[in-house]
Amino acid sequence: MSSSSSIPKTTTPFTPKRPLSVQSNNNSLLASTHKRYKSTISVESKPRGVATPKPKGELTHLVTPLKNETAFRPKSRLAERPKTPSTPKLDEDNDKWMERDVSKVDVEGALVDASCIDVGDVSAEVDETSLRSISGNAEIQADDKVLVSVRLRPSNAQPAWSTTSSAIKLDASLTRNTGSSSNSTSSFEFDSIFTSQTNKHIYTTVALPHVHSAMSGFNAVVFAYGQTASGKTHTLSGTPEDPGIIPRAMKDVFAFIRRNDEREYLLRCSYLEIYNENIIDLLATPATAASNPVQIQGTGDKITLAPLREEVVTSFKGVKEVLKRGEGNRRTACTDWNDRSSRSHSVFRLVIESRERGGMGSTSGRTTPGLSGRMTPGGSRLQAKGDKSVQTSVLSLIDLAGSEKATSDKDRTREGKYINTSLLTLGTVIGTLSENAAKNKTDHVPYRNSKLTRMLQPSLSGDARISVICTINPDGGAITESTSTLLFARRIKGVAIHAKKKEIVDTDALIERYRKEIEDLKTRLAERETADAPQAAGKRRRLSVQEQIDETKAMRDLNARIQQLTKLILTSQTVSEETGSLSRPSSPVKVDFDMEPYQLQQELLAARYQLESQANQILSLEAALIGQQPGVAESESSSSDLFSPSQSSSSLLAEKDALIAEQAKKIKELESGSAMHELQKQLDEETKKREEKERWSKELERALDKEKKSRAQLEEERRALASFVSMFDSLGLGGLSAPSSPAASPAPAAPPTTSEGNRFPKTKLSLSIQEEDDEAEPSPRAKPPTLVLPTILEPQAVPLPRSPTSPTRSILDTETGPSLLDEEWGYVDHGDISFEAESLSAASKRPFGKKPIVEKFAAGMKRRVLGGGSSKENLPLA
Ligand SMILES: Nc1ncnc2c1ncn2[C@@H]1O[C@H](COP(=O)(O)OP(=O)(O)OP(=O)(O)O)[C@@H](O)[C@H]1O
Repeated sequence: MSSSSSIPKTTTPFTPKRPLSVQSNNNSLLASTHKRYKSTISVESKPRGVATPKPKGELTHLVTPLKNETAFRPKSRLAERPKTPSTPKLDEDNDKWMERDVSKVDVEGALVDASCIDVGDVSAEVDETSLRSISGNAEIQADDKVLVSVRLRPSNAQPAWSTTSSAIKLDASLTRNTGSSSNSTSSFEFDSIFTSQTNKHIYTTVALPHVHSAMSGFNAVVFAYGQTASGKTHTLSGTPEDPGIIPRAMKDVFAFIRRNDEREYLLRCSYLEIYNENIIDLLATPATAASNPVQIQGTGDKITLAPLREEVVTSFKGVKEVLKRGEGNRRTACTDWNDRSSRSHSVFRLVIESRERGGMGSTSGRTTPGLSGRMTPGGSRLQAKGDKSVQTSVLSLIDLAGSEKATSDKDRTREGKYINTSLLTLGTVIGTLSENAAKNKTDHVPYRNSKLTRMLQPSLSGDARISVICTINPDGGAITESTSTLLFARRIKGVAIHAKKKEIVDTDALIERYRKEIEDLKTRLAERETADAPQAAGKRRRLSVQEQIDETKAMRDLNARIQQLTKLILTSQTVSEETGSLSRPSSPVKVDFDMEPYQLQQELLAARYQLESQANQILSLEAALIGQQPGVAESESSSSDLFSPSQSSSSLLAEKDALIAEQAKKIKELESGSAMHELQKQLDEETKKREEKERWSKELERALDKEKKSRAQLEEERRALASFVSMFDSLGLGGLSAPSSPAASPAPAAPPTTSEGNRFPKTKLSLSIQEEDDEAEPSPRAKPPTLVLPTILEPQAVPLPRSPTSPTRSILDTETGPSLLDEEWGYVDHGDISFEAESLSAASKRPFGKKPIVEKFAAGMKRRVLGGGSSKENLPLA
């Protein structure tokens, strides 16, 4: 049987009814709806007034009849309900559509609640009975397995499949022909099988529970899978006469809000398609969408799509506009099988954030930052307010492109290749997931092999409640494709899901909750204690041992819970101070070794105190037990619910041992934590001290080395000078009778040697002589005296202080103190040690009292070198 027999098909594949190219109807659609947009173009949302409180008891049932609902609605509130702020605006001057920055919406002004839902916004068709059962059951619906249904498209031909409400089977006559002889490929069971049912029926059965789950805080996904032209788009979008899942779900969202007047909601829509492995934002203008393809960001389950418009909607009318705009931008084309075949996977997402109404702000004195909305990739987010937490969930409604055979058109073939590849990957991913779930394996799941699976990763990996509608063409010519679809449906049935509610609790709200609980526990504890106190002994005697044990246990539990909550408050406050933003409840920590020693000590004290009080309790219980034993024994025969003495005694001892063991363990943990901190602290201090000492000893070593060097240097100086002076003496210059002219001066025949006969290194020093108290300017023509001298005084590397009177002079100093020369003569320059005859001759002519510095130097030197004594004794010139 030909697949074309039941589907309207183009007479010539190459002459489609509509242009063959991919259609993008955005502009025409927007232009046609321009007039309507103009009426809603005022996008600034008015600050909402305080919602008119409803008389209590008016909504006695969660599900109320939809007719005559206007009675519930405060008219004034409806009149000022927030407008959908996302409508694009037509700039009439340029005739261009202007995009609104939807990320800057005033969140608080765009919230919707029961009082602002128009009657036209709510579904009037949903079956009341099913609604009632679902509304009460949203928490437990479909939370384990994927809900899988099969829908058979109507056909004029004899169907190849026979069906019941939950089973589908290939006709026996066709089983042999197609080779599907195995029962596993010809007979299937699912949650529901639909044949001729309307979209309304299908919505109520397969999507309504998931819409309600999403409204209750769970992520939910509904998608249609099947070969091309099998009815996926018909199921998801439907027709004006029989709307599909998407419009019905959106209507129902508003119906849900209307039925739940306790909460207020922020609704944000996005609409995208995956076309040829590119993600296109269907709500952006085509130019923006083309230049800015949506990227999948993040890893694993935590992915975001950016840049993606998330438009705030406040009414069903707003949703319809968003849907129309998105659908206008979808790529559809005429193919061999479908006049309007979807050439892409399309995803309509609704982000639902809700909060209890009437948040009074934080009671702990701190304010939550940015109550008007936090900026996120998608736009502004609803913030927890006071003690009102925010529930966030996403409802995704997905119309997959259909698998298809190669077509006669080149472009369609290319698109088909992408479509088939991504569907194949989806199949592989689903297969691996179901196998992992069945065999408790953790095999790698190839999410990254296609954009579709990557985008669905968080949902497929178990984070969402999933409903799949597999559509098939029941004709005999499509048995292979239908079997393939049914096998996919069977595989996805095996995927395990474990969706959880997403609740964002404001830290202040959390602390407030804990505080309230502590107060409550303390009151209960006090009540118990006061009830015990007046006639403690008497009353205790009246209580059975078991009752006393229970009482002790209850009080201990109360105490423990108070301590735990106190700790949680501390943790929450720390987290809040560190992050300055929203946080989730932290799990209680038994012993936190990262605590400060002080905190640990406090904990330790508290534990000891608790141990002591429990030991006292145990003692008093024991005493009571001993006192009661005869009575107990007496009543044993008459009262079967009382313990025997041996029983109660042993259980008491066991209880006591358990208590002691528990507390001892805690103390040990605390002590080891505290001791660890103390030890660590001591170790740090010791390390510091040791490092300082090492540094100091190194410095000392260095100083010692220097000292040694300078001593050696001095020793050498001394020797050099001694030999120099003796050389002087041997040359007959001891009397310093100066030659009359430079020419007459004796040329130094050989460099002086040390006493050991070593030669001094040849160093020529050119030195200027300056006199002490010299008033006369030296003759400009006077030749600077020079002398070939052994290097007896090396200039020091260390910069030396300058003479205050003569900045050219430096101190010939060793590092360890004034040099031999300085000690005697004060500041002496290199020039001060010139023994040039000329200078000496001139010096001898100086008037008395102006002793040349050379003479002084020579005398001092001699005196020092030759071993002390008065200068007068040793140096005749002096
Ligand atoms: N249950 C149904 N009742 C009436 N008409 C149907 C039904 N299912 C499908 N059709 C019709 O069959 C045609 C193809 O359906 P539809 O476009 O929904 O298929 P599809 O699976 O989305 O195809 P594709 O993957 O090519 O986009 C449409 O004209 C649609 O109206």
